[in-house]
Order: sequence, then C-alpha cells, then structure tokens
Amino acid sequence: MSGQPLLSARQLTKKFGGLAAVNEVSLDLWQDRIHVVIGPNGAGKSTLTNLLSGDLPPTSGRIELAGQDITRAAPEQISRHGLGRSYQKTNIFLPFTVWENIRLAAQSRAPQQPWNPLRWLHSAQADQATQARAEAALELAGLAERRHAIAGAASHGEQRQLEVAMTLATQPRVLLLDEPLAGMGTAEAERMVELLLRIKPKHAMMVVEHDIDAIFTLADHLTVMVNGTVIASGEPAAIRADRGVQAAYLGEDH
Ligand SMILES: Nc1ncnc2c1ncn2[C@@H]1O[C@H](COP(=O)(O)OP(=O)(O)OP(=O)(O)O)[C@@H](O)[C@H]1O
Repeated sequence: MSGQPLLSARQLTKKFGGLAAVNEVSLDLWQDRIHVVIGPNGAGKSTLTNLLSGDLPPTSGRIELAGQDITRAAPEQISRHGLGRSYQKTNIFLPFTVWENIRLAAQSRAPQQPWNPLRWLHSAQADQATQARAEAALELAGLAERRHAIAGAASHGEQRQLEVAMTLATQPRVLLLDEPLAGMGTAEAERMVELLLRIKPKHAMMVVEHDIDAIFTLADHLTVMVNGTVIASGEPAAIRADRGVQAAYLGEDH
C-alpha cells in the first residue's frame, strides 16, 4: 500500500432513534485491496454500506472519496465521483438482454453534452465511449458468451455477475458489494470469487459477506462488526485467531 486510501471514513455514526446502528466506525479502502466486513445479523453492515454510498446521511462522522469530502453528498454525485455499489438485482431489467442491461448502466454515466453545432460529432464519440465501457464490463464480468441472453432467464449466479458488470460499466474506482455470493451454489460462488479477484487490481473494494471460505479467500483486510461497533479489524489471520471474534461471530454457525 502506498499513497492515500481511495475512500476513507472516520467515526461514522448512524442513529435510528436511540439505536446506534453504526457506532463510530472508521475504515479505509485502498486500490488493489479487498476489505471484507462481517458480523451477525443486525450488526450494521448494510447501514454502513448505505452511509458510504450516500443512500443514508450519517448522524455524525466524515467520509472522503479520493480526497474529497462526500459526507453529505447525494448518491448520484458520489457515484459520479467514482463510487459504485451493487443493489442486489433491483437494477436489472429482466426483459432486456444481458448486453442491453450493461449498455444502459454504461449510458447512465455518459456525460451530458451541452448544445453546440458539432453536437452530432460529440454524441457519436460519447456513444463509442459508452459502447467501449459496456464491452469492457461485459468481458471483465465473464458474461461475453451470455450477451444475448434475456436477463430474466439467466441463472441466479449470472444475474449476480450481471449486477457486478452493471456496476463496473459506470467505471467506479471504489466498489461496495453487499453479499455478492448470497444464494449461490459452489460452482457459482467460485466463479464470483474469481471475478472479484480479477477486478481487484484496479479497484478499492468493500465486500460484505457471510460465506466463510470466500471471506478468507478474498480478504486482504477483515473488519468484524457487532451491534454497530467494530470489535476487530486487521489482517485476516490475526482476526481468525482472535478469541473475542470467535466468541462473537466466527464460532457461530453462519
Ligand atoms: N431504517 C431503519 N430504521 C430503524 N432501524 C433500522 C433501519 N435500518 C436498520 N435498522 C436497524 O439497525 C440495525 C443494523 O441493521 P443492518 O441492516 O445495517 O444490519 P446488517 O448487519 O446489515 O444485518 P443483516 O446481515 O441482517 O443484513 C438493526 O438493529 C436494524 O434493525
């Protein structure tokens, strides 16, 4: 690791009434590193993701993305500044093909062209750039052979790959993935782990995950949350050996 983290959160807190769903959480996300966040149900993992993406405003704390304060920015602004998150299938248009879905996601990131006499030329160039972004995301996500498949007819695993591809099509530098392996069989899970390792070098990633094998294959850094609080954070091997963590989480049957 060198230079600066791409995303940096300090003392983030989110209160729902009297409940601190996220309590003074600090973390850094670095390019070419996967930061896995684990914890039992209700630990605050989804709330933390929502704070980082701007889908929820924090009660207190600060978030910087590539050195810029984004603490109270809108999700769209944060996305344009280079943060992508997956939304568990909710963004997929099931009647459209895999390619059309990725193309639409890529298009959502196309710059708006101000009026000018050479507008057609600019829009043709923008079109090409959108096409190239979509093509790269399709390849990277391992879906090239499924480009013409109707998304609604794709397998569960392929739909999860498609979600990642749609996020990649917006060309994020920071990726937040919420349980990318949820509901997958062994072969599908292995494909997703390979995909995440393939995209790691060019991205800073935070992955919320329950699958123990995947957690230890993917994690460069592991953070354990319980009741909104970080109880341990560091090298996966050290966290695995931590008795407090074992008692609070890893010893449980998840
Ligand atoms: N909008 C909300 N209003 C009130 N309480 C909420 C809200 N969202 C989450 N909570 C509460 O905040 C706590 C943390 O929830 P969160 O969903 O972030 O946990 P999680 O670690 O993602 O759990 P899971 O693994 O089940 O998804 C829980 O007690 C939950 O009931």
